[in-house]
Amino acid sequence: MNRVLKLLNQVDHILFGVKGILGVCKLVDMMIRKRDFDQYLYSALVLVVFLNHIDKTVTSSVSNVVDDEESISRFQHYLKINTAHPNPKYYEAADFIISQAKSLSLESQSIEFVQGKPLVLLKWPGKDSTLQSILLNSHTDVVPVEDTKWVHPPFDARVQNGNVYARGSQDMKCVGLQYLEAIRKLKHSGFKPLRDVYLSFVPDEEIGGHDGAAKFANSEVFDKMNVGIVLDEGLPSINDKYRVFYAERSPWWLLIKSTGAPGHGAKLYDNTALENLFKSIESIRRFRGAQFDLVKAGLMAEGEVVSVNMVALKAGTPSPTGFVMNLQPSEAEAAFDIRVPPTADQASLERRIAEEWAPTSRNMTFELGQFKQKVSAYDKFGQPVLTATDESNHWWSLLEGAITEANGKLENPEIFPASTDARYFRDRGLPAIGFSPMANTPILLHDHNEFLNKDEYLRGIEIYESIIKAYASFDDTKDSSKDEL
Ligand SMILES: CSCC[C@H](NC=O)C(=O)O
Ligand SMILES: [Zn+2]
Ligand SMILES: [Zn+2]
Repeated sequence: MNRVLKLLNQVDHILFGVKGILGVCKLVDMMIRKRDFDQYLYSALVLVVFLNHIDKTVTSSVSNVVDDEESISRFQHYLKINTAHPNPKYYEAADFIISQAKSLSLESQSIEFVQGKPLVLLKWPGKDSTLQSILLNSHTDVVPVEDTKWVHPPFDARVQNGNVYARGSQDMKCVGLQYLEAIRKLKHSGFKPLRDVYLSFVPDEEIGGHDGAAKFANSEVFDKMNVGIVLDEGLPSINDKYRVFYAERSPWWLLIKSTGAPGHGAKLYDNTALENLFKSIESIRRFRGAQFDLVKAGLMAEGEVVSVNMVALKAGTPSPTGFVMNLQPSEAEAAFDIRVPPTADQASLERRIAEEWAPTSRNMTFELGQFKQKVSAYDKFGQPVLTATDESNHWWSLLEGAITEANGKLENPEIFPASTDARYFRDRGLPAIGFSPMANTPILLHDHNEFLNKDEYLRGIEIYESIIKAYASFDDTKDSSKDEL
């Protein structure tokens, strides 16, 4: 549709151009030949209309440029608010979001399920509030930075070569503001939603979401919202196809500890704490390698295998110069970030941990307990509940259609390799789709020098405009297949 409009616009410009040039030629011709006054007046009129048209065209394209610049500067404003853990400036972020909501005449409220951690909930009321609503979720917190390793300060949102550098530019302040910018454009175009559209800006996703989305998804406020579909974050893609996620792996954060006989650093003997630990580390690395090989060979997608990464090692006796070098320690520990796909055999992984990675026979213990999160809701057949990505889920079909309509391309849907707040909504039995419209973008979540290109950001707004329009105007009461029943 957009293409057709653009084409018509261009034809219109060309016709006006031709008319204008003809008008000028006629005027010149008449000045030379001194023809009759009527002809002269007509040509002058054509010329005035032509000049007026050019003026309008220039003004409107300039005002579009200004809009884009303003939109980028709002994005920069949000990025400049330091919401990194462990001391996120949640109130500053909440105030900013609420001020944006006011400028758009959206209803807003700030809810503190936990004191000091505001969750901002916005509402764009639809014509029929009895229909299921749409929830556009994003988190306001970001992960910490090692700021000396960045080329630009991570909370300055500086632009270089069209790229906005800031912590949160990909994860996921972009998405939160793109929702709002898309609504701004839809409002300007006169669009009115049929369904209620909600936007939630939640705290604490990066540290587990327990005081944020988890409480929200299980609250009375949420029940009253009658949500039908949730959109949450995804990942960038390095090519021109957007990535989209229908499930996610569960984090199992494993701590293994070993004990052993202490002794002289020069002595070779069995059963030291570090020897015991390293046998486990070797076994874990073999497993990691085998899983990674499946991905490298193209047999499994990243989200379909179990990932294991060692993230910490602790052993040794400290000394003022570092470590005591000639003492073999009696205790050692290692920590692993494990991610488990919803389809994995969890019981067998638990057995592997107990029998191979931390066996009591090697003086080892392990902790998984509070760090082991359940995969997702299970149905009555014991199968994990995933968000359907076929025509059985009309929200999926609408999303696919809306992205295509906006000239975007989609990759095959995937399992998100890490965790997002979407799991709390899926646990409630709701469909939740992970999607961050960032194509042709390196994956820099949690990395140094995280950035997002300005044009890619603006393009994402167009994509959301299309999605929100499709979702908010979807009327299943007019489903023809239902009429036939
Ligand atoms: C399980 S709580 C941590 C959530 C975090 N989310 C995104 O990076 C993650 O590490 O996956
Ligand atoms: Zn995130
Ligand atoms: Zn993150």
